[in-house]
Amino acid sequence: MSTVADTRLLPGKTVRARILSEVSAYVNQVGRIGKLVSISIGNVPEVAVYVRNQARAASAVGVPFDQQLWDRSISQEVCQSLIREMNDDPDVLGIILQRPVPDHINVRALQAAIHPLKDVEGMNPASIGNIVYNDVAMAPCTAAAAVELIRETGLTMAGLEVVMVGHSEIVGKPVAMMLMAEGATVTVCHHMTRSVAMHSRRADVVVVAVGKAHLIGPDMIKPGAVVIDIGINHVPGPDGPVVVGDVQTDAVKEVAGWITPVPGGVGLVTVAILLRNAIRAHQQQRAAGWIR
Ligand SMILES: NC(=O)C1=CN([C@@H]2O[C@H](COP(=O)(O)OP(=O)(O)OC[C@H]3O[C@@H](n4cnc5c(N)ncnc54)[C@H](OP(=O)(O)O)[C@@H]3O)[C@@H](O)[C@H]2O)C=CC1
Ligand SMILES: Nc1nc(=O)c2c([nH]1)NC[C@@H]1CN(c3ccc(C(=O)N[C@@H](CCC(=O)O)C(=O)O)cc3)C=[N+]21
Repeated sequence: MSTVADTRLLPGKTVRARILSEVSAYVNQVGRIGKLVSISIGNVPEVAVYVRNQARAASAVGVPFDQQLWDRSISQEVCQSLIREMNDDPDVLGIILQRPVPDHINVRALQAAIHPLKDVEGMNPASIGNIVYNDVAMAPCTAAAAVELIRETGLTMAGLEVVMVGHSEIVGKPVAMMLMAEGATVTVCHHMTRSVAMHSRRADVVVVAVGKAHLIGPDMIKPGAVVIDIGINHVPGPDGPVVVGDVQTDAVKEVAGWITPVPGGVGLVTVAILLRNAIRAHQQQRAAGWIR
């Protein structure tokens, strides 16, 4: 592996550090700030990694973090009433509902129960709807992280040809909307797209959020393009399972101009964006007269 190729890695660490230092300065300036509540329903190992990193980052910037793990047999009604109590609790700054939730829970109804001013992930239908109006202040964290990493390349967003592979409500769709708001030309591919390669080969930027290891190879990328790999997949490695993205990173790195590594890329920035959203929630609550 040459050092020249490594400079093509877009470092999540740098972007994360920049965002967290802004958050930290804000928290220091306001002094006292409410807590960020993370709700996990049932134990999911992938979520546990995310929550651990959230707790670490929150502690580093001085945001109190309350990690709640609800029993997987909890009822929809109880979840909703617990969320309503948090909406009314002045000590709660924001609420994030970790996905996935057990099958008997209606995730959309729970997301709708989170008050928009405490919805730090922007997944309440009212918040996510604002993205259509180009109001992206409280966007889903992973989508915002992908946009932030594209910005890090210094490329001009206006007119950029972007291919988004995957169209989930939490990643693919918001990424597409946010990039359209920046003036990019966005093509969205999904499992029924006849040839993802036909689209991705013409793109200046390819963003991938599918959840299939090795899906994107070097033959699918235009030389010099930006590749943002959001996927998280556990695959067998020589010393046990390892985490890889959806992109064949080593091979694609030889073709791409920039690529985000997994781990060390989008995930790190996602956590920082959550905290940035938390301080935005604080600003909005202040503007609404909820807090002084
Ligand atoms: N780093 C981070 O912060 C985060 C990472 N992730 C990771 O990102 C990945 C995607 O997550 P998420 O969006 O929630 O997943 P979903 O499973 O909700 O969505 C996957 C998307 O990929 C599409 N898809 C499936 N197969 C193909 C294919 N062969 N070609 C093109 N598109 C395809 C699906 O299309 P269709 O619906 O039409 O089947 C769907 O839109 C996962 O690996 C997840 O772990 C997720 C959230 C945060
Ligand atoms: N409502 C909801 N929103 C999410 O955004 C959401 C979710 N639920 N459920 C789980 C997935 C997964 N996810 C991750 C975010 C960051 C890292 C992360 O910090 N990754 C680091 C460290 C990895 C490690 O420590 O092993 C990295 O990629 O370098 C991982 C995973 C967000 N998700």
